[in-house]
Amino acid sequence: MVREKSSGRYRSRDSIGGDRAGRSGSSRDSIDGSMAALSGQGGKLEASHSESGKRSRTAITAVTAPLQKNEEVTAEIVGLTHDGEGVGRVDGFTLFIRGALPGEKVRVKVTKLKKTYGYAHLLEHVETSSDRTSPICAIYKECGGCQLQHYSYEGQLAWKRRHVVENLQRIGKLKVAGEPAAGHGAEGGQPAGRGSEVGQAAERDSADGVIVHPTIGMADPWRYRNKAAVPVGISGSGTEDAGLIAGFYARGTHRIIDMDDCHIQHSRNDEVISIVKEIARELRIAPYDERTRTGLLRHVMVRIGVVSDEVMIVLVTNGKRIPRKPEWIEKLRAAIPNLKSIVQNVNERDTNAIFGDETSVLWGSEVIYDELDGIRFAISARSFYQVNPAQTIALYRKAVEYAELTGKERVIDAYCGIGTISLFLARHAGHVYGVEIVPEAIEDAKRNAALNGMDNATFETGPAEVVIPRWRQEGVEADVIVVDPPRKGCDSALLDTILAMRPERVVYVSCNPSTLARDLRILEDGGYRTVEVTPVDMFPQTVHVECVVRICRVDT
Ligand SMILES: C[S@@+](CC[C@H](N)C(=O)[O-])C[C@H]1O[C@@H](n2cnc3c(N)ncnc32)[C@H](O)[C@@H]1O
Repeated sequence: MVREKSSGRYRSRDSIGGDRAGRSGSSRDSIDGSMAALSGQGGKLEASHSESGKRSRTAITAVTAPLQKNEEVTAEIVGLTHDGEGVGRVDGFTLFIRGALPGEKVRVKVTKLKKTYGYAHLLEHVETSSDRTSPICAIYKECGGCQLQHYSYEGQLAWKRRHVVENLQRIGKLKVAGEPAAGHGAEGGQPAGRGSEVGQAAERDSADGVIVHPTIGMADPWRYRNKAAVPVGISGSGTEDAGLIAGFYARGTHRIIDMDDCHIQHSRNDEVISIVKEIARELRIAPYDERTRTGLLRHVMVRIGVVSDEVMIVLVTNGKRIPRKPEWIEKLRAAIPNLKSIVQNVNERDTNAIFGDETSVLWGSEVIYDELDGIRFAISARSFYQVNPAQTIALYRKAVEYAELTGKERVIDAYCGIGTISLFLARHAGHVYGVEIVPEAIEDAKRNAALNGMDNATFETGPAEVVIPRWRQEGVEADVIVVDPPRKGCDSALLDTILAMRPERVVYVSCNPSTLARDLRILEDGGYRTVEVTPVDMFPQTVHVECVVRICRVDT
């Protein structure tokens, strides 16, 4: 039986410091999406965002856990956290429950209690969501790679939109068209249209505000990744059956589980990884052992050009010297059709980062080529290139649409990588200026402009927050600025520069709705209006949410 909510038990403070969006009050990289869900419970319990993404103690008052550790209770699931855990309510208290879906009622065992929330293990379903599906992957529960295979694809797309809406409302303090205000009827991430009458009533009252479109999904949301990076390790360490394995880290650990078939990987990547493993075993290449920091092969990265079918292999090694190198190269070349490039990256550090600083070509070309929407791209080992090419085209086309180009505009593409968005824009703009911090990526970008005969794009290496202010001093003006930053969002100096340069439009491509919302608040306060947002599902079966935003100067 679900416990009755006891409304007198919790008290919330009106002003939650960290809940302010803005440069100082909100988190940089990881504003915890679970808290966005948490704070949606009708004002009973409010958690705040802090720099570290941890729950702020000062923001919560007089809350006592009504549960005991190991207690078995029934929870109603009202949403999903940013990392895919169900947000459960028991007596108004919040429990995070892996594997539970919005709309479900589940029997759980409490595993961990904090003052204002806890964690529980799902025992059984009392009521099951119609969006629940059977994961197609046999190792789904063990692997940390996908988090939403148990959610119907339609449900995933609706949740991703909902996640964007909640971040815009709570962190960006933005009004969203057709959505009830934060904390009223949008409780805890329930997908729109699947919930409350309160929500429907509020919808009628809020026709203005930012338009958040439905998430653009894939017709077939599997086998989409063009890049795989697998950790290599040792099985049965210290025993007779010790051998090289490669696959994935078991969820939340650094224990490597051997795997050859991943349902979100392009099948070519799986094939190539299996061949690399087989040859490494045959040649007795020592796998890296994280505990002793011995052994050679740490990671294998494979990237394919989905249009070109070209393959690049990157061997990440603990040390420069590779035994039996010529033999290794020959065997790889013989076994892998269309292999164009074998690269070595040396990483001798005791770090979780995959790559070290030293990269060299062992055989073949330093790039592979691929094509997006008729534009050819050279891609080197260390350059960023979106992993889902079909959806990338949808994302970039939307970015071009939001830039509203007539052929005359000067456009800045900050965080431009290998110039992908830049060249999509250059087809419709007067001139595009791209800036990117990774030198190899800028080399690729220059090569790519030439490759496609585009002479209206120029590129520079450096931090966007340093280079663009300098461009401004040198007299470069922009009608449109496009930003596509990493998860931590835009540097505040860059946002200041955008506000000073006053482009007519800003197009924001984001892979993190929380930092997006924070940055949008800054742009709004500086005289810009967030007009519309389109989430694009670049990462089906996972909790990652990408979107593109049209932002206009208020006085235009
Ligand atoms: C999300 S990727 C986008 C790349 C490109 N727009 C694309 O779609 O392929 C972000 C890029 O920003 C680059 N980057 C990170 N910090 C940067 C900074 N401070 N200034 C310029 N580029 C940066 C990364 O190297 C990466 O290429």
